[in-house]
Amino acid sequence: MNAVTCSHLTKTYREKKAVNDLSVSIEENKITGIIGRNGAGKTTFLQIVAGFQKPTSGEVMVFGENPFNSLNASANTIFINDTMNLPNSLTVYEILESAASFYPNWDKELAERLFEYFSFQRSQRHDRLSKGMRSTFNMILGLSSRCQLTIFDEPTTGMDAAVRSDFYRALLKDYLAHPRTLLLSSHHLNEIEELIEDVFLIKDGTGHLHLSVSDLKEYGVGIQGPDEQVEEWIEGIDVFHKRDIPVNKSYAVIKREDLRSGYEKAGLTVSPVSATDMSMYLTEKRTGGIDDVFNRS
Ligand SMILES: Nc1ncnc2c1ncn2[C@@H]1O[C@H](COP(=O)(O)OP(=O)(O)OP(=O)(O)O)[C@@H](O)[C@H]1O
Repeated sequence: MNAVTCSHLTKTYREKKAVNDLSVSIEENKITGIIGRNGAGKTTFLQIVAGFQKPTSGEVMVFGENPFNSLNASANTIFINDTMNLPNSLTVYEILESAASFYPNWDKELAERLFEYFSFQRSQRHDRLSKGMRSTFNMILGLSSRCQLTIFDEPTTGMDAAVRSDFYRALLKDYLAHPRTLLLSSHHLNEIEELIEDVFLIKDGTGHLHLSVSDLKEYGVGIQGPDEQVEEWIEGIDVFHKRDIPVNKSYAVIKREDLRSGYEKAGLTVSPVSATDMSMYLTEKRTGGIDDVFNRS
């Protein structure tokens, strides 16, 4: 069954289409990575799914229901990001206590253990926490709520490497014990690649590709060789990335299915492209990346 179904979702802010005709179906009880560059529309998309924003047009269904202004959806969905508005007048412990009364599946024991493990003090105020501590606290809320739909929007902002690694480990352990639908957004796939099953790539507000991590690993190949041979070889096919390499050579990334036989004879070598690199190339605005700035021809 699908946890989330969106069809032709568009969200316009003045003339800017933050989400643009996006359609996707996300299976329940899976961890899906939402990957896109800065400004791609990840947060806007996730806010619509969480019921915080109303789309300008299109339809969104979460567990068969429109999440906007739905009490049932908000009790079964948690949206975690670093701009969460939590009451300043409450201490972190009081926030946990009020979350316990709101979320039906709240795990008090897990919340308290994580609270202690990450050395929070009951009297600390949320708005006085450092950036990394705030993300860590928000993560405790996200995990302990055990919501059917748990959304982490760039959850590791400000966390140091050790806390990040603890977070991902805690997330995986808790998910395995209590499977639920987890959406995890990030700019980079490498951080979450080991954790997620599916990837949804967003580019310019639009769903670009939705596939399993294992399929993404097989999606592209890199071909490398003398400039002229590479140019000849890629003519007429989709090129996701291309760069010059010394001396007078080029590297291009194409779809694996577009690779024709006979490349060795043409003096080309072929190499795999990691899922992380492939996701980066697929969400890049230009095939040459930053090199385009320096290529003035
Ligand atoms: N409230 C708003 N008013 C006007 N424009 C907005 C608003 N929220 C988002 N946008 C614009 O919509 C686009 C998508 O923004 P969004 O925050 O959804 O992207 P994102 O993929 O989450 O970006 P990042 O990775 O940088 O956080 C951006 O161009 C942004 O400037």
